[in-house]
Amino acid sequence: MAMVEVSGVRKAYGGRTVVDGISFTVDEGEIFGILGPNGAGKTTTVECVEGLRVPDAGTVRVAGLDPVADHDRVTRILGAQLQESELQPKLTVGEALELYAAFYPEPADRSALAERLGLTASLTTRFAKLSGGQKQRLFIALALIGRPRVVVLDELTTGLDPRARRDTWQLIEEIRDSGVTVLLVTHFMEEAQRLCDRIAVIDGGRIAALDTPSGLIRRSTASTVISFIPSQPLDGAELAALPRAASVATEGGRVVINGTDETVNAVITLLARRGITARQLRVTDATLDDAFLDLTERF
Ligand SMILES: Nc1ncnc2c1ncn2[C@@H]1O[C@H](COP(=O)(O)OP(=O)(O)OP(=O)(O)O)[C@@H](O)[C@H]1O
Repeated sequence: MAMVEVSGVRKAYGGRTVVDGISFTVDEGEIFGILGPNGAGKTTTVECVEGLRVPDAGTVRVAGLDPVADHDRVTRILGAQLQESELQPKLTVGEALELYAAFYPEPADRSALAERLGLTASLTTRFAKLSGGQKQRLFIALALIGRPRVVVLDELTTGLDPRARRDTWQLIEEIRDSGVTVLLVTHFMEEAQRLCDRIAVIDGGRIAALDTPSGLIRRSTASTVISFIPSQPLDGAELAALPRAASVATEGGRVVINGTDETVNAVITLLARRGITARQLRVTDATLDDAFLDLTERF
C-alpha cells in the first residue's frame, strides 16, 4: 500500500518554480530517500507532504488523506522531525517528551521511548546542554511520540560525527523494522546507499531518477570504475573517446576512468595494442556518489 503519494506537485516562490511537477509514492514499510543538491527542492517537497506548505498544483496524500484539508488526522499519522530552533534551550529532555506527548490522544510510552533512543540518562538534561547526537536522538523521539505510521526526517545527520551518524542510521533501521515508514531527506550518498530501499534524485525541482540504490548506479552511465598506473603516459583525450567513458581523471599517476564494462574492455584492448602494461589495475563498481554526480549533471 502507498503510504505517501505525491502527484504532479508544483510550488513557486515569488514567481520562481522550485518544485516542478514531482511525483512519487512511498510504500508502507520502506525507507524512501530524497537526495539532491542544495536548493533542489527537497525540503519544499517534504513540507508539502507534512502539510506545512500548500502545493500550487498537484496532489499529496498521506495514508489516503490530504495533509492540508485533513491536517489534524495527518498529524496523528505522520511524525515530523523538529528543527533545532523549535525547542526552548531550557527545556529538559523529559519535559520535551512530556510536552509533545500531550499533543496526542494515545502517545507512545515515554520511558520506553527514551530507553529505546538512549535518552534515559539525559532525561533531566536541558536541551542546550545536549550533544549534537543526543539532540538528534531527541528529535527522533519527538517525531515518534505520537506513534506515527510514517516519519519524515530531513537532514537528520548533518553536523554529526561519523560515529553518531552511524548510531543514527541504526536507529532509523530500527524504526523501519518496527513497521514505521520513513521518508528521509539527505545529502549523504553513503547514508542513502546504506539505508534507503528506493531513492528519488531531485535536481532543479524535478525527479532526475527514481530507483533502488543499486538501480541508480546501474542506470548511470558510470557504473564501473577502472583505474591503473600505466607503464607509459596515455593520451587523456583518447581515453575519453573510448566507448561509454563518462569521465577520465589522473590522480598522482593513476588513471581513473568511469564507464561501463564496455569501457573496461576497450581500455584493455587499447593497452594491449600499445604494449602498455597496467600496474595496480582495479575494476570496481561505482558508488552512489559517482552515480549521483552523473545523474544530476546529465539532467
Ligand atoms: N519560503 C521561501 N521563500 C522563497 N524561496 C524559498 C522559500 N523556501 C525555499 N526557497 C527557495 O526554494 C529553493 C528550494 O529550496 P528547498 O529548501 O526546498 O531546497 P533543498 O533541496 O531542501 O535545499 P537544501 O539541500 O539546501 O536544504 C531554494 O532556492 C530556496 O532558496
